[in-house]
Amino acid sequence: MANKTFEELFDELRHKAAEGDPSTSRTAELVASGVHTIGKKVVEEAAEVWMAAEHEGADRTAEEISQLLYHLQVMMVARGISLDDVYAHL
Ligand SMILES: N=c1c2ncn([C@@H]3O[C@H](COP(=O)(O)OP(=O)(O)OP(=O)(O)O)[C@@H](O)[C@H]3O)c2ncn1[C@@H]1O[C@H](COP(=O)(O)O)[C@@H](O)[C@H]1O
Repeated sequence: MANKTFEELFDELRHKAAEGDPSTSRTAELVASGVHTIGKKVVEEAAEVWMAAEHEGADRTAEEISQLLYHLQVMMVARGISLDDVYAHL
């Protein structure tokens, strides 16, 4: 059972970026740090997905994928990219 959908998480992250406190919200902290820092996290998490897929089980891989998706959504929020902007390319 999902804790939240992709769309629900995105709505939450947009709210956190706009109103969250960087001292308590990871999202607000990351958005304040800028796209260079967020981009490095995206690459790091993508590598962790790759390593988990090659060397660990499905559960660990799914966990790493969730972290990659989170950081991709943070990048979208930081760049003002909506879900529809992305869906238009799927
Ligand atoms: N889904 C996530 C989520 N996934 C991953 N992460 C962050 O990504 C980190 C995982 O990356 P790492 O394994 O590299 O952990 P780390 O080494 O401690 O991270 P760094 O300090 O090196 O960046 C976690 O420690 C979190 O900081 C997330 N942070 C927040 N959320 C959700 O986002 C929403 C808003 O959260 P806040 O902005 O923190 O209120 C809430 O629903 C949260 O559950």
